Amino acid sequence: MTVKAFNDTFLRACRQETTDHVPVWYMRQAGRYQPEYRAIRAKHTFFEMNYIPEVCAEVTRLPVEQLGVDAAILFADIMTPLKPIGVDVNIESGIGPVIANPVQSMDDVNRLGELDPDTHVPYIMEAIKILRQQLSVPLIGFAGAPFTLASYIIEGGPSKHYHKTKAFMYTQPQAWDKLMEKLGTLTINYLKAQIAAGAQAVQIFDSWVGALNDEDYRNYIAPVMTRILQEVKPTGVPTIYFGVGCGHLLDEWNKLPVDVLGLDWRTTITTAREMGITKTLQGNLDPTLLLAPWEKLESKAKEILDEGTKQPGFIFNLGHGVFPDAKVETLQKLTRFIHSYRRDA
Ligand SMILES: Cc1c2[nH]c(c1CCC(=O)O)Cc1[nH]c(c(CCC(=O)O)c1C)Cc1[nH]c(c(CCC(=O)O)c1C)Cc1[nH]c(c(C)c1CCC(=O)O)C2
Repeated sequence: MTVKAFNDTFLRACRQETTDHVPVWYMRQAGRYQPEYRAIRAKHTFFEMNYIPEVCAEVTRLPVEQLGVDAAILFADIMTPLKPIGVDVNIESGIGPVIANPVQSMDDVNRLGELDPDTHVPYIMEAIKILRQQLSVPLIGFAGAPFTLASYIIEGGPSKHYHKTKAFMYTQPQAWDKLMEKLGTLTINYLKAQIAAGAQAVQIFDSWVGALNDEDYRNYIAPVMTRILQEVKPTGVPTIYFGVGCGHLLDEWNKLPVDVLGLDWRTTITTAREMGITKTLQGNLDPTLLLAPWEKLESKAKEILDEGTKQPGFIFNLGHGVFPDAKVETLQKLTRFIHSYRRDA
């Protein structure tokens, strides 16, 4: 077996160093759009795929080998570390996480346990160690952010307006603070354990925090996010923070001790730069464009590349996860296009 040279382009971009091509990976790059994924998933529940480290590693590697992307992201879910602390969660196909015992009161918050990653999720650490032996691209570990995790455990599942979550935040502020403190500690312990096991970057998914305005973000969320990021910083591993529809929060995000901000398609890279964001940016192709004619997809991808490469520190990604009806061939072609892109002088 020949050993491939390690491709550190993604890590260089996180650190705002120059790169010889634009690095790319895709959120939800392992998933149902892949026939191989569907075949494995047919034999296991979602969490079984997590519990068996060899399966978890195989599914993580699949898009790296199939698409040729510049980073792998650990195959797990943001809900994975919540199961062992007493959240009765299942991943239902086509729906997402569904929780049988939603949190409604301070008593419910007090009942949530503490995560001890090495005893509660040893299979995740094992999968990371296996992957580090096998991969020739960096491995991204990840966690859900406290607001986004809270939105699932309070609503009991996916939600449109997060009104139970926000009502909890406004009407039970002490219970909310306690919940943020507990989920913050869980996120810190979980990320540090993934880094100790070998994760080379970490992404914190705050997918649904865009439901808050900037004032509420500042008061209710910025303190716990700052605490998490400050705790992870001494590891030296790059941190990425991502949310959907968060353009109005970018000023707040820019103050966080984070290395990379992940944007969706509603905010252009140019707008973010004009707002004074100097951190590395990651994004931001609308995943729906994967279903559009190639010419349309290509011209939008080129526009994003032109904007992103005006300064070092850009990682190509989608603005949200790959949908199950995307085609493997489209993602392969897009990846080749991004890798062959060279900025006009
Ligand atoms: C909000 C959120 C969740 N999970 C995640 C987020 C944050 C990112 C985002 O906003 O999309 C994060 C996540 N979920 C999954 C990954 C794996 C790594 C990767 O990106 O390839 C990651 C990083 C696998 C998964 N997580 C899930 C799947 C599909 C599960 C299946 O096979 O049935 C996968 C591959 C399930 C899940 N889990 C969740 C949702 C909304 C869904 C999708 C519902 C659906 O489309 O069926 C919660």
